[in-house]
Amino acid sequence: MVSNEYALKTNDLNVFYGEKHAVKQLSIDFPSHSVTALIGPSGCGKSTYLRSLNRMNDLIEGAKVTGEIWFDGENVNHSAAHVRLLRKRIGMVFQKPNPFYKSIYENIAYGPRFHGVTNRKELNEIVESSLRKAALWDEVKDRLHHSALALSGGQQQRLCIARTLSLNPEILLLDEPASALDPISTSKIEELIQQLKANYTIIIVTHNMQQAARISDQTAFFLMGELIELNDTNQIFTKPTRKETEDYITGRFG
Ligand SMILES: Nc1ncnc2c1ncn2[C@@H]1O[C@H](COP(=O)(O)OP(=O)(O)OP(=O)(O)O)[C@@H](O)[C@H]1O
Repeated sequence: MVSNEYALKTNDLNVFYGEKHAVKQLSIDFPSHSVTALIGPSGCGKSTYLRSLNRMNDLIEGAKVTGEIWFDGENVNHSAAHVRLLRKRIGMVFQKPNPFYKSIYENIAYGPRFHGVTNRKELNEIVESSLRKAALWDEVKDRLHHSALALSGGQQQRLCIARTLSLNPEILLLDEPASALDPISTSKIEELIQQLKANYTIIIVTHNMQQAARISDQTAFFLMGELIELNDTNQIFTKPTRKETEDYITGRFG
């Protein structure tokens, strides 16, 4: 059973795609209000593991997830779990900004409306507060009813973060959220993650070692579906205990 200091925890989590064993016996605790970076070479299972945390792998045909995912006192990896509610409480942002073909306002209002908020004033408040939390309000407040697709890539990604925040999640899963962005937009996303940590627990997949070192509290190094090392980020980047970790972070392989 997950202790209160952990927002989320997996025990012996496995993911299979048909015969392929993509994630192997992963046990990780995610402390509340912390940022955890998942790092490792391409194909080592980072995204697969991340997607299993809010049951997104259910949407992939042939994927099977075994083991435990503890969230709010419950193992949510079973068929009777309320998956729609789970995905509201554990939100996800993808690598490529994917705003809806709608206005900025509608991108944010869509989710809350879907979950039953119909009052216009309440929706207006949610739109404003979500955009503020995603550090986008000042840039878009005068064009809320313009198309979201007219925003820059970096703004679109913050809009996608705002869209996730509009559902009031507890955990944010970020799959390489800045890898498609220029350095200025990337640093805005990094600043934002640092701010959001006060209110959310954040798990981020990144290929950028400097980014992992800058923004995360703990880092998990994956290799071929296994967890090789999990430790304080500082420790991982200054004194890793496993040779494989050191080789990876110093660029000797991967
Ligand atoms: N939908 C799928 N069907 C079958 N195999 C898959 C599927 N998605 C991923 N895989 C395989 O599972 C393994 C882990 O992939 P995953 O995308 O999780 O790795 P990753 O560490 O996130 O890689 P990257 O850093 O390149 O995004 C890989 O061998 C990949 O080919």
